Amino acid sequence: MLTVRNLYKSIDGRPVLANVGFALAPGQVAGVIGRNGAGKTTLLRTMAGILDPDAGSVECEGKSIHRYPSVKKDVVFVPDHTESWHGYTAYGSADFYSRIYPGFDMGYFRATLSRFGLPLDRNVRLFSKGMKMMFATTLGLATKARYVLLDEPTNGVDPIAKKQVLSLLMEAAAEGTSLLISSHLLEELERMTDSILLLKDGTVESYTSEDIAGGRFVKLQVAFAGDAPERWLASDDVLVLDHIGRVYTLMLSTEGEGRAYEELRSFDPILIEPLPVKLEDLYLWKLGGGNDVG
Ligand SMILES: Nc1ncnc2c1ncn2[C@@H]1O[C@H](COP(=O)(O)OP(=O)(O)OP(=O)(O)O)[C@@H](O)[C@H]1O
Repeated sequence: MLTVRNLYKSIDGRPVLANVGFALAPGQVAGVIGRNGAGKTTLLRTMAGILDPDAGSVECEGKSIHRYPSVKKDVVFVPDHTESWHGYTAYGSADFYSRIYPGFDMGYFRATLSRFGLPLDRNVRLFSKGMKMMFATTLGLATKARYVLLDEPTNGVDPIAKKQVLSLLMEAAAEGTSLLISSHLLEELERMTDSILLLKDGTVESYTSEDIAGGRFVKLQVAFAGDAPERWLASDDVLVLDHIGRVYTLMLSTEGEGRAYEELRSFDPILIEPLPVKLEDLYLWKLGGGNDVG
């Protein structure tokens, strides 16, 4: 288990992480979502022991990664760029990592690069963006660390390279590697992960797939016969996603014993149809800010 407890981290005097806590179980595939600048990269880098926390701990199988450097072999961070390797060939990078990670699997590294047509002897700097991300992912997985933390692994790569990166990740997960993936590609995360960590105001909320689908809100398509109830639509319990003519796609809080839903029924709408809730809806509900009734 990789356990994060009461983690605090400030950068340049500004709190980025404030009392973050959650656990990543062996074999679990979790996603990290949040707005730009929410602290996703900071969280992953602190979890991997690259950054020191101001307070709190990250423990791998009960041992602090910041106090016991030997624990770092079990947790690897895969950044969203390959700049650290730009003076190296792909093989040179792997050779370097094999001295740091005792379980580094050079056979896997060579076979995977060859499977995707990446040359071992080319300078990483000369790779295309897709090749760089494939290389970075392969290098991270080849460490055979139990916990692999990936920062936007498919950001900026074409659909074919993306499929290749994702299949590598899914193969690793099937073999029991735990993955924590930060991404803005919510549909992709939804397909791959069994839980989601939502980072907001420096803290983390955890959601399982079931929580998202049957969470504390519903998604509805609603049509009103006469004037739309503007005050109700603008209330904190309602988030309008879309509005075409009389038909509204909206999310509705189910808290307060379904008060918002009861109020909706009192308007006698001509249509109330439930829609499936997606991860993007949770994102908008939690992070979307104000209503847009227009
Ligand atoms: N080296 C640094 N120097 C100064 N500020 C930094 C540094 N690294 C991160 N920050 C700040 O810390 C905050 C969190 O940054 P972080 O990169 O962790 O966010 P993020 O959620 O990964 O963002 P994005 O989705 O845009 O990649 C931001 O306000 C960022 O400007």
